[in-house]
Amino acid sequence: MSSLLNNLIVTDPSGSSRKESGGNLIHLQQRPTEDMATQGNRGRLRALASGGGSMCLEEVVIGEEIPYPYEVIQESAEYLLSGTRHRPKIGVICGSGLGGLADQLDERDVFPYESIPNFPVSTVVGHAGRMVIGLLSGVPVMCMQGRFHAYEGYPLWKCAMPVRVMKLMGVEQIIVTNAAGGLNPGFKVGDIMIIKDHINMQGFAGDSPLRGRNDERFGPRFPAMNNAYDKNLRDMAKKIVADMNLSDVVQEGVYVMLGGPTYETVAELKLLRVVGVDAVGMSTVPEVVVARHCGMKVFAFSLITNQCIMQYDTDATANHEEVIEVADKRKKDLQELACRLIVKMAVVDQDG
Ligand SMILES: O=P(O)(O)O[C@@H]1C[C@H](O)[C@@H](CO)O1
Ligand code: HPA
Repeated sequence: MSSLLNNLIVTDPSGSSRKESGGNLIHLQQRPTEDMATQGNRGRLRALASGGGSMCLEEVVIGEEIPYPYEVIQESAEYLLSGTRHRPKIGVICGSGLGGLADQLDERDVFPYESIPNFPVSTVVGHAGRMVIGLLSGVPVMCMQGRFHAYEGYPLWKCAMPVRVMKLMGVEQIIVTNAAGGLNPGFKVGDIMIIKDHINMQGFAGDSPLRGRNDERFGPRFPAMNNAYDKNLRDMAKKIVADMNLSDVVQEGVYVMLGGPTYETVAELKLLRVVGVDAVGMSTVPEVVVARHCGMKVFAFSLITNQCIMQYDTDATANHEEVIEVADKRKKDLQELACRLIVKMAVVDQDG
């Protein structure tokens, strides 16, 4: 048995796993809570063939993972609150390559995701994987420097679980950012698209971060999703970009989230354009759905990091390196936009 354990992969119910080769140490990144275990999520070991004549054991999840109950989210929130004197009412989720905003915070407290009870971990390049809480121009904010995507193996509710943690910490308004491909032919690489609406593709297929038993302490069973993207915040942002002389690179449009991790085929893109999509990405929608469910005001934007490729006869391809590179070039403008918006959001919040 010990030779089997020499090459062991342990997978927690979220799918995050550690491979331990050459040792018998089993490291579960996150233990299933008792609640989850009693609801049929307990893992079992599965033998897998691997190269080099060795054997892998993988713990697999049996059945569907149950979303964390209120008390589990509360535990994460209390942990963060006990580790900082800041009491943010504004939260920010930083998209691919856009985490630099968090480094601008003063008097910041930094929590790697691994250290926060019940938190998933980031696995994508350009997502540092830390919660940063501090002051931006004197306003307390909490920034997710890295988010969770469905393609990493997380269920939608887990991708959006930090939004509920923010809610229980007192956050009332959230800024969600992402990198996206520009599908609208009028968009250029480097443009900033203020999101005015989204198409929830996963919802069409019967999946939702709100799927499962509803806890009214978070929000209603059937939340409305028109006006998901707050009109006042969008108007405020438009004034700010005009002041920054950025109006010519700012667009407004409809975002769609696909599951990824593949970029889209030409046929898929043509279909999406027909139904009114302006920008294509792999995130944001679950976070916005959960934020609206628990009554937060939402502002979101996409940085257009690449043009979607709509022709068959080209060698050009979308790639993550380009996404990170374009994000890096635009980061100063985006940080200033977010910073100015946060200051105005805080004033509006104070005035009620
Ligand atoms: O986290 P976001 O949505 O900004 O990241 C986008 C979507 C994929 O994760 C990645 C593809 O390049 O960038
Ligand atoms: N498609 C999907 N997600 C993306 C893209 C894209 O072209 N660019 C950045 N994220």
